[in-house]
Amino acid sequence: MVLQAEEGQLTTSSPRILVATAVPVERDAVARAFPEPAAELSRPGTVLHRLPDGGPDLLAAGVGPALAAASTAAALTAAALDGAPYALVVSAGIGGGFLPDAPVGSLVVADEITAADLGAETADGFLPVTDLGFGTVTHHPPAGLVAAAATATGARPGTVLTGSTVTGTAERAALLRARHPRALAEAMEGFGVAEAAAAHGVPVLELRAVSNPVGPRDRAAWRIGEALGALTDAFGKLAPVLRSWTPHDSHG
Ligand SMILES: O=C(O)c1cccc(C(=O)CC[C@H]2O[C@@H](n3cnc4c(=O)[nH]cnc43)[C@H](O)[C@@H]2O)c1
Repeated sequence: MVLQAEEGQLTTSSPRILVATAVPVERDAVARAFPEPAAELSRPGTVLHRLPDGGPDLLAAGVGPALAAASTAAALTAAALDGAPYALVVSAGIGGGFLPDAPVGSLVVADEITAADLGAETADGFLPVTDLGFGTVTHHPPAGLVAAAATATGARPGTVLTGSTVTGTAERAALLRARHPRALAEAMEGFGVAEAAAAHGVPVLELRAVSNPVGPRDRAAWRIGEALGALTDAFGKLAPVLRSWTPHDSHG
């Protein structure tokens, strides 16, 4: 809860939260966790679905880190210019899970959001962009919020990787796990959403419902309906956590 001075009175209100999914079916799965329908709201460069009664704004931000970053940044800027900035951004959706730790239908909450393919290949292997002297490859969601989200939803905390390419072979899956032993899931947007949030000084959370194992490509085997159902259930449990979360918990 946040205390706000309103016409001389102290009132309580929930922090404003933006939930960024990749595609509209993921956004709608999140929306189904809330009792009232969302209202569509156009902003420059983006379209939001606003839930009533202090619920989050929902954004289908697009597939991949670049479009997700651009859409999230547009929403963050619009909110700031409206004088009602977001206090938290949540990257959410389906994802690939590393077996055996994150099976299909399970949930993963990121305690690290890591760009898996941002860097350079060399004769001696992959160098992350930080080793080249640039930027960052990992964002850390607030630890207290990660713990609360894990407790409320049953999500397992761990690293969630972001890549521009869905892993399609056992070799690539093993290589990623060797480079990132704490990785539980892989998706395509979290790092982009986190970069946009960081540019605005806003904390980020990432929650993934596992639709498929990370490994050999078998698109027909993706359990998208099951994962979307898990996402809805998770947001039903996460909503009270988000409502009572205060930005002062950022590092707690
Ligand atoms: O076809 C559908 O009905 C459908 C419904 C919801 C989502 C999709 C997508 O294709 C979304 C792609 C989205 O999913 C994430 N994802 C899922 N599995 C993986 C994976 O193994 N590796 C990387 N990303 C994965 C990703 O974030 C994509 O944006 C289709």
